[in-house]
Amino acid sequence: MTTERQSPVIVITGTPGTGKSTHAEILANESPIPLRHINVSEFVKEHGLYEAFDEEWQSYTVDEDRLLDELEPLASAGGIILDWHTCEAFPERWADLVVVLRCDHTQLWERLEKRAYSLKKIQENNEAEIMQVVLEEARSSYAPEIVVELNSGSMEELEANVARIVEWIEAWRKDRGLA
Ligand SMILES: Nc1ncnc2c1ncn2[C@@H]1O[C@H](COP(=O)(O)OP(=O)(O)O)[C@@H](O)[C@H]1O
Repeated sequence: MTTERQSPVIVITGTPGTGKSTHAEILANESPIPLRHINVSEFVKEHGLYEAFDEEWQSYTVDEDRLLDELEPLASAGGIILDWHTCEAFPERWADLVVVLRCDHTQLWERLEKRAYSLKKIQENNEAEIMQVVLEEARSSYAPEIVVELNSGSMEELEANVARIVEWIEAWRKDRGLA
C-alpha cells in the first residue's frame, strides 16, 4: 500500500533524450530525503533482466516479469526514482508521482543525434514525442492527479522542474505527518 511508505516512489518518464536521467540525478541530490535513482535500462543490463538483444533497434528486449519481481521490494520500501522511457509496465500502486518530461522535437532530434543513435531510432523516438506516446501511456495507466507533464527544453526549466518536485516531496511528507 502506498500509504504505508515513509518515502515516495517517483516515476520519471518520457521519450529517450527528454532529460529523465539528468532530472533524476539532480533530484536525488536536491531531495530533502534520500532517494535512490534507478535508471531502469541500466538496472536491466546490470541484472541481466533481458530476453535478447535486438540488433535492428540496438536495444534489449526486457524480461518484464523478472524486472518487476526485482523492483517490487524496492518500490514497496519507497524512496526511489524510477527513470525509464515507459511507465505502463509498473503496477499502479507503486507510483506516488509520475512525471512525464516533454521536449520540442527538433531539440530532441539534436540530442539523439549527439548520442549517435541510428537515423531509424531517431525518427522513431521523434515521432513518438510528437504523438505524445509516453504521456498518453502515463495518462491511461495512472490516476490523473498524480501525472504531471513538464517541459524539459532548457536548464531553467530543468531547475524549475526539480524545485517543483522537491516541493511536492515536502507536501507528500507533510500530508502523512512525516515532516
Ligand atoms: N532541460 C534540459 N535542458 C537542456 N539540456 C537538457 C535538458 N534535459 C536534458 N538535456 C540534455 O539532453 C541530453 C539527454 O538527457 P538525458 O537526461 O540523458 O535524457 P534521457 O534520460 O531522457 O534519455 C543530455 O545531453 C542532457 O544534458
